[in-house]
Amino acid sequence: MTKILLVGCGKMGSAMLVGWLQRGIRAADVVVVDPHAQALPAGITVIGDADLIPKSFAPDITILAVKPQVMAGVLPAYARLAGQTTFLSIAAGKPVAFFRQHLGEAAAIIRAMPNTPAAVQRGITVCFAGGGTDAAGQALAQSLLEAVGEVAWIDDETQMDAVTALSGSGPAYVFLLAEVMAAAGVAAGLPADLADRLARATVAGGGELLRQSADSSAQLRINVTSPGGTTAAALAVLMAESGGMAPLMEQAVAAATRRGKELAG
Ligand SMILES: NC(=O)C1=CN([C@@H]2O[C@H](COP(=O)(O)OP(=O)(O)OC[C@H]3O[C@@H](n4cnc5c(N)ncnc54)[C@H](O)[C@@H]3O)[C@@H](O)[C@H]2O)C=CC1
Ligand SMILES: O=C(O)[C@@H]1CCC=N1
Repeated sequence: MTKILLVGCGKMGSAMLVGWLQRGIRAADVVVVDPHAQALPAGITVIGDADLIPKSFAPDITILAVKPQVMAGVLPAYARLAGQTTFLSIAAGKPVAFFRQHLGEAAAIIRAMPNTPAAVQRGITVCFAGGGTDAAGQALAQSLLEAVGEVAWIDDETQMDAVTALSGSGPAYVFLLAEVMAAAGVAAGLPADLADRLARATVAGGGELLRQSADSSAQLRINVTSPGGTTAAALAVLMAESGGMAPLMEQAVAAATRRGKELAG
């Protein structure tokens, strides 16, 4: 069985871990390194430090899931694994060259960007295979990430900051949409609990329809919009040439892309 070393088990690491366990990966095949891990699923070995990795545990894949800002301090303790494991970083911003610098030129490194719906097997992860990886390491990453959602590979690493801005951060935009829809429902006169329920079910239901339908997102929007009806009145606001959702989203994604570039060093 594939042995997984998960370094950092916060929000994203634990989302993937929960997804793997739900898909039948055995807790005994996972070791978590995290000095502050909280509420881990039963049966998972958790240690606070790389020095405590059991000698008998040889990870096929080592997931680097700590914050980009602390990555440089964390990596040296794992350099000894280079040549024996495939490293898979999920850190925003950090390029493959950064990992080579800290883990050695021989290290096999895949840079990936998942998202938190991985916890319910509805994630999407984009991967870039850096030098040093082989087909077996890439297949291993593919199978592990596929267990928690879709996987796409890119061969141009410079796209990764835009990927991060779109799908890595994207769930937050969707959750914000649910928040502001609920608040707008309250402002329109609904009780808060009903507004929250309607917003949540509508975002989730719309998402599921988008996932299952062969229609484009634009066509699904058109299907809701009766000429001269209520949706058209709302969309005249949301799709206004200035101040509508499109320019605002473009600014948001551009800001996240810029932040990714800043985190590179
Ligand atoms: N949260 C998200 O939606 C996504 C996060 N990411 C990336 O995942 C990484 C982790 O992000 P989050 O899970 O959100 O952060 P987080 O702060 O929730 O988790 C980071 C974890 O790393 C642990 N940690 C700190 N120092 C450590 C060390 N020396 N050894 C082992 N563990 C250590 C912390 O205790 C914490 O549990 C980041 O690089 C981020 O860019 C990528 C995609 C989505
Ligand atoms: O906010 C962040 O920096 C991380 C990367 C993508 C989602 N969360």
